Amino acid sequence: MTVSVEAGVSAPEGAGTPVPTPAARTRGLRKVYRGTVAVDQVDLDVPSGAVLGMLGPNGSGKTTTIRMLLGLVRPTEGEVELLGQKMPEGAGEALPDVGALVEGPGFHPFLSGRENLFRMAAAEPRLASNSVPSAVEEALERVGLTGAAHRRYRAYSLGMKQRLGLASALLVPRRMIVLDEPTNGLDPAGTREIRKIIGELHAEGVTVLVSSHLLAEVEATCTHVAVLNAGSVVAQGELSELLESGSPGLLVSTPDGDRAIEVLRDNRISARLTPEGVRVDLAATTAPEAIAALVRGEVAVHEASRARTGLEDLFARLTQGEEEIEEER
Ligand SMILES: Nc1ncnc2c1ncn2[C@@H]1O[C@H](COP(=O)(O)OP(=O)(O)OP(=O)(O)O)[C@@H](O)[C@H]1O
Repeated sequence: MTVSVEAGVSAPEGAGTPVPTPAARTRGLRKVYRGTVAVDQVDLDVPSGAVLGMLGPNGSGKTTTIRMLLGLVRPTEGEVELLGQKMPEGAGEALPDVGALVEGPGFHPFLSGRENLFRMAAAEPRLASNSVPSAVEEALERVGLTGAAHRRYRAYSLGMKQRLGLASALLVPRRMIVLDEPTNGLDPAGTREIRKIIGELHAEGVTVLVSSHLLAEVEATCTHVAVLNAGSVVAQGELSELLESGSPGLLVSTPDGDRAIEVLRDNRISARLTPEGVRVDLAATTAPEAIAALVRGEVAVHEASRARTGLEDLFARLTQGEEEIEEER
């Protein structure tokens, strides 16, 4: 299943409205690793100024796509444009404007967090040498690492390593920030801080591309979403529009959810158990029909209400395997 919603930051409608150039775009992107198709036919659009959440199950190709966007991996086929530059050829032009937190950022294990940042800052082409100390301290402060900045990188927890990676991405003002699973290893307070930093970057007009498996995180922070499954983009566009594109549903509260699912399936009505109750898919039936089937099947219905299509729901529909869909029929 593929859902697509016109990608692009909201702009007033009308003749002559310029279409903003995307901060990043890929066309027909494909990566094959010794027989494993990691990414296949990916056409991704990251609108300028958007916070785009890249969602997908493990192994769906998020990291590989990000690595190709940054010119770290050469595509088997397809095209990549980053800030208007063809990648990887235009890396020298584009990358100084892009801060990235990706796996293995190349920190030295025996240097402290602060010393590592000094090394990174010295290699920043857009940072004058007399501005390095203040840039390092500001970045440490922003990610809440000032207190641990003197400790060796080797002794850092996963969460502290993530913070240091983020600090290196924030050393200089950027046009775009790319974060691969930034909340990986962070505690709830750290996760909230990342959310706050993403919000601040968005307010400053910076484009943010963030990969995550945390749906609630994406729903709270992103303006746009791209859902990957098995190496392909199965949905992308504005978050609000994608959520509206979901099929209508009915949420039924009952003490016997399993029995309700059984009865509905016997009546060829698609439904599944959620923490909130039984979610009935109303794409091919109506609410009165579903409720009547439950009552006929002697299932106690305590309450029935219109189900809000959350990102979790959309994600489940887009990424569940064909076999599961078959089973549901
Ligand atoms: N260097 C590599 N060599 C061989 N196969 C690879 C390599 N990198 C990725 N793959 C494979 O490509 C597929 C996509 O991996 P990728 O890491 O891009 O997915 P992901 O969505 O980022 O997953 P996760 O959420 O687990 O990080 C997987 O099947 C993975 O095993």
